Amino acid sequence: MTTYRSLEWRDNSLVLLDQRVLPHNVRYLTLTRVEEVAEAIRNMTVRGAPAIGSAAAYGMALAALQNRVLSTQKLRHFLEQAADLLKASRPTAVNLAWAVDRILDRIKINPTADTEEIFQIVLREAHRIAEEDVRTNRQIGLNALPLLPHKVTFIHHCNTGALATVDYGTALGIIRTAHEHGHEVFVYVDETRPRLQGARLTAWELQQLGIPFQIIVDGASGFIMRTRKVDAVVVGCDRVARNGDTANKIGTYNLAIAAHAHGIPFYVAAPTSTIDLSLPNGEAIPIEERTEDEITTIEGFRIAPENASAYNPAFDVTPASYITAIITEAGVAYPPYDESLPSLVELAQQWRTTITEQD
Ligand SMILES: CSC[C@H]1O[C@H](OP(=O)(O)O)[C@H](O)[C@@H]1O
Repeated sequence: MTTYRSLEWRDNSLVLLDQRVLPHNVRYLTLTRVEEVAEAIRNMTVRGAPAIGSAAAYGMALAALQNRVLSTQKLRHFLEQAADLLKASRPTAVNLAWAVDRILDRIKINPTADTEEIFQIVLREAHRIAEEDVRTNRQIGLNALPLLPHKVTFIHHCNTGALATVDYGTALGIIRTAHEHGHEVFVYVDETRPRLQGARLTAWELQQLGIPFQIIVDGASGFIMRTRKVDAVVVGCDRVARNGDTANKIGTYNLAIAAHAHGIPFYVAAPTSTIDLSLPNGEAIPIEERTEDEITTIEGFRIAPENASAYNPAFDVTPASYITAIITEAGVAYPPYDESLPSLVELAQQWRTTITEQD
């Protein structure tokens, strides 16, 4: 496993690696209240679709712990409110709601549990979500291997490694798996404006993994596809609709268009927890808009003129027609995705149920 974890449950607290100050400072925050977890997700102390899902699940455990003194009925009501607070912290990544709803479902199927039992039920489910994520990510990496040439150069966008998940990573997990299985790997790392998850986080992870890379500005990817050999683009996701339309970090759509123009495979690494079959297409995926200062300043230094306005959508939606394959832990989906994705989601659900029954 990786030498660092994005989050960890320790001594009835949630310990988060503060991703806002990486790579130059490795700082951990210890949270004891659900309100702190919601704020840590909103301000991107912890970020990445699977990581915020797991953090929210542990936030529910803190909510149960901090309110065990209430009556059972009042605790159940508080947990419903805590769920709403966590879900409202960031709208795009479906993993957040998926994880919180799993916790709520567990509570509902135990109507006679007392407050201590409710806390134990919630904590056990939060641990299960975290453990599943690591197994899921490793399997995504293995499922991708047959798609890759031995000598493989990637372009990667944002951060999708251990920092964006509980461990191992999704798209970066594919890159890591190829490296660990002897492929000759090189990565062009999109810096990923404005929060620079690529330059700060992916570069840090690749250095620790010993995988060769170069950081590029987001606008360079088309030029590099035209002038250098790129074998595949691999990205993560925050929400995949039934037809395969995929929300991911802003700039992903541009990357997909450039890859399509150059005939380069464009792969999405997608835990099935990020697939939202309730959405027929990407039109209804909520796109988070963040503050202007993320664009107009860097590390607190203003780069734009005073009073200059900025528009800061944190995600975009790539139409399924630009996506070569969606690689999940249950297998690889190809178009038409509204036929291939549901069966993989069902397969993954059966696998999770099998694990739960083994508990
Ligand atoms: C493992 S996929 C992580 C996904 O989340 C990132 O967004 P953010 O850094 O704002 O949480 C980006 O979209 C990644 O692809």
